[in-house]
Amino acid sequence: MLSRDAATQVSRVLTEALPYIQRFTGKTIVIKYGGNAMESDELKNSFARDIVLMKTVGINPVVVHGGGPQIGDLLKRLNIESRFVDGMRVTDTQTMDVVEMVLGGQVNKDIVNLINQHGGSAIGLTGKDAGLIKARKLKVSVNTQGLDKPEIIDIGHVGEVVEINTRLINRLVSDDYIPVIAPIGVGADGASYNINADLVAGKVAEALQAEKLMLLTNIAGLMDKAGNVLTGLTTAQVDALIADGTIYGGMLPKIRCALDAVQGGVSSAIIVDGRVPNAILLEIFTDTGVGTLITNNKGAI
Ligand SMILES: Nc1ncnc2c1ncn2[C@@H]1O[C@H](COP(=O)(O)OP(=O)(O)O)[C@@H](O)[C@H]1O
Ligand SMILES: CC(=O)N[C@@H](CCC(=O)OP(=O)(O)O)C(=O)O
Repeated sequence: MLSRDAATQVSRVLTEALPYIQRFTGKTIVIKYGGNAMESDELKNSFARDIVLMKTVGINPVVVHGGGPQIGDLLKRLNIESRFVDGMRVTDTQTMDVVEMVLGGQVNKDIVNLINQHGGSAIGLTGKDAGLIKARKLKVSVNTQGLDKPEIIDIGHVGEVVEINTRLINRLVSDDYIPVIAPIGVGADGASYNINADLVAGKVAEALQAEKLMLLTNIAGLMDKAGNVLTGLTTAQVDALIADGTIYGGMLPKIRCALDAVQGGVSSAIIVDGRVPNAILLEIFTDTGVGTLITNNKGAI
């Protein structure tokens, strides 16, 4: 039997959760599950349980996953070098094959299996399934020293999202499935594109007009140079942090997609520390939100 203290604590947590359950029931929440947040079996199980719990109380989770470190591991074993520009992997044909194998095969099926083991009904998809993620080649411009205007560089089979097939996602969701999406896009000619998972999650959230976009990563949130977690930033403040180098690497696509999503109609985006067990539940169902919250001017929670 629970002690009186423990019982008080449990009832406080459940009571605190009620308004959030009422608020989010029937709403869509897109969760980006970063490869860096898949640190241990314990965390992966906690993630899967949180997703199933969300679905059980009537919220519609749509998962978009990454797998950067997992792609890196296989490339290393195959002695294929990898480099990044603006947080995006330069992807030649050989690398594209590995990306498609790791994301569409290993990581996607691992997550689907975990969710299903915890009692959910997850379905794994890549952007090729029913043309879920239509894409085109991404043009990247960089500022090179000595040149007076930005230079367009070729980073291979890296794509940007043209269109998301929301009909397929909505159909799966209304049939109570949990879509688990790998960030591989398909071109008009059938070509595969490697797309940063944050960017796909942002576009999926926008296309579905989701209530929330959650970006699970391996850091407490967006930080300033002194390591303080920043929240409630405006676009101009974010631009300044990019210009002075405070935001770099993998945080660049993350913050850009979060801003784009809220400007495109998603009520709020949040960068969450996926290393905290039950990070998703804590973020959705308690008053103590964690991480960096990005909202539009209309204001959200
Ligand atoms: N200002 C910043 N605040 C926090 N993290 C930052 C910042 N700038 C760069 N980063 C880096 O971005 C990383 C998160 O991006 P990434 O490694 O791509 O994660 P994920 O695989 O979860 O998408 C952090 O671990 C950190 O190294
Ligand atoms: C173009 C590009 O960079 N694609 C990413 C796709 C995976 C990803 O985004 O994984 P995380 O979310 O775990 O970083 C890559 O190749 O690593």
